[in-house]
Amino acid sequence: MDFISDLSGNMTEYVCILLPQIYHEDLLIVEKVQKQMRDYQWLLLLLSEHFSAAKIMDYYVPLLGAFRHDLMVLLVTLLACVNTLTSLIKWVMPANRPYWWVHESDDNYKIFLHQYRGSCETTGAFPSSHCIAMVTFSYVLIFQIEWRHKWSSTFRTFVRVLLVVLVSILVALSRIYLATQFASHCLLTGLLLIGVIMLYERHANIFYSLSQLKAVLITCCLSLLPVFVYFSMKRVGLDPHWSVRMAFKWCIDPEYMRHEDSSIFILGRDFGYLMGVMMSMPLRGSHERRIKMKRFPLIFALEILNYYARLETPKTYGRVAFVAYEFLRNATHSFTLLTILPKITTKPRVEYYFFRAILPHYK
Ligand SMILES: O=P(O)(O)OC[C@H]1O[C@@H](O)[C@H](O)[C@@H](O)[C@@H]1O
Repeated sequence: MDFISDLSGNMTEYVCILLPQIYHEDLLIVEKVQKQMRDYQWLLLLLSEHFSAAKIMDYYVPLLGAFRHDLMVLLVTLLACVNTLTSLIKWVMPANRPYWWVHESDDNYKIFLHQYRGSCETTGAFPSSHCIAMVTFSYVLIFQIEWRHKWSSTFRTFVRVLLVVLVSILVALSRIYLATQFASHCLLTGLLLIGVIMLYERHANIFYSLSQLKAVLITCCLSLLPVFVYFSMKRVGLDPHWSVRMAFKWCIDPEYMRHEDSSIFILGRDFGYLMGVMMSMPLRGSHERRIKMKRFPLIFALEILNYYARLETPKTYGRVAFVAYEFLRNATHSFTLLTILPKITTKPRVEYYFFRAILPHYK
């Protein structure tokens, strides 16, 4: 009992005293970044606009998959996991964005933050979806693509880490410049991502060996969590769509707000993408297949179809239809990339299956 009251006391102290202090410092950072990086505005706006989680999943990963099947498998699975985790945390955690907090806080800040078209986000702030998706994407590219260079392996690793850190700083600066993220949120997002990637690398073999039934069941159980949180929030009198309300209240022009970026929509999107991955299980050894034909035209046609399917998202038939459609579209998308496409375009390495048959531990 003592422990619980201590914990709730510490939490109250954190939320009421420490958090506003941290956010105050953070707001000063946003103001400074907006003033000092004005000359690079074009680059920072471009990064946020063209490297969102949705664009990475819908454009860049399939494009890469046209040439490297192994990288596509790794990216689709890893992005499915990190994006779903991000949407879940966003749904549970009521973290403010700088351009909301500057008005909502009781402190009368004399701070002015600029807003741009891309500032009108409708999800909670933490963790930053852009940082998670973009850093995961660049991490896989930078670490998996081989270099024919005579550098020592330690120096090569150092350069790779440096490149990932550079990308992370750029994306974080872009989010801060738009007043959508606090620096502290970006930092915590980075730490969270490091933890998730380490966990993923350690348990990737178990994950890729999951049977389809087990994997689908795990996803179904996980998807109950947001439903549980929704009803719990309602029960204690909180609004599950609080972030949309905030965006409506403080966005310079509500026309800038996008339906497809609301918390409930990205939950449908990311759980759908994850479901497609889980339906493709077990994935172990799937990247060992040899491509037997050029895949670019096929992937291009698939992505055009996906693009038009996204434009047709039903926005006027209520939330259920909207989320269900997005769930199905994304499940079909990742399932096609991981299961249907390889069936059409690759043939298994005969020698691989031969050696696996006689040597069970052959990799
Ligand atoms: O969390 P961030 O980086 O501010 O991004 C906000 C939103 O940006 C959108 O563009 C993404 O599609 C969403 O997934 C994301 O939630």
